Amino acid sequence: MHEALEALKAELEQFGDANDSQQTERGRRMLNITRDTGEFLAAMVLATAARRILEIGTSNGYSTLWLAEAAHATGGLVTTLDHAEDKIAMASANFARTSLSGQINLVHDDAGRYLAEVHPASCDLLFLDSDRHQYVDWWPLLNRALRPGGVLIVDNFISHKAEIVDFYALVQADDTFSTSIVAVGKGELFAVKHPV
Ligand SMILES: C[S@@+](CC[C@H](N)C(=O)[O-])C[C@H]1O[C@@H](n2cnc3c(N)ncnc32)[C@H](O)[C@@H]1O
Repeated sequence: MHEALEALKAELEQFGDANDSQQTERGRRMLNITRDTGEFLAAMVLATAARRILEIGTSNGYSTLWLAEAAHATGGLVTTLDHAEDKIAMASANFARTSLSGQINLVHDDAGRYLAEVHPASCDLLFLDSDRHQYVDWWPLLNRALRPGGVLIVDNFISHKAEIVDFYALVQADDTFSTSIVAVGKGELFAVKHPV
């Protein structure tokens, strides 16, 4: 599995770079995490032994591969969702090229709508990489979805700080969370919900 998965990741990195350097329309860009962010996400899944993993913002599935590879080791499942039909089709085709289908639940839905129906405290690890303008509105639902001791990771904290700062203020104002900014890739906001 390892070599084939590494080859697919490398292919997607090249595709994402080439595609995003040409496409100006946001909806047509892959906007993938960086490789070192993938390594960080996988390490976080393993360090926390996360099994119930939720990813908001699949794109073509590059970040999902990192999460799912680690979930394979923890016996976990990654639910990943995106509202764009073309991205879901691309991710589905990429996942079909791996042996990780048992670790991935691909959902075509709007994040706000989906989060409203997620069972409370049902997520061990939540990775948020989607429409940053909606994060503030999603915060109560994200908080509700995370179990005590659960971890929230948000991409683009350094690259797009101005768009995340209001969300960050909400998380910081909640004294049941501790946060840290991790200077990996585009900058990750790491928040852990205190165990009860
Ligand atoms: C930055 S990309 C995700 C990249 C992916 N995590 C990766 O690293 O490979 C953001 C994705 O969020 C999706 N998205 C934006 N708003 C959404 C919403 N309201 N509900 C679900 N998906 C949404 C977009 O279609 C896009 O594919």
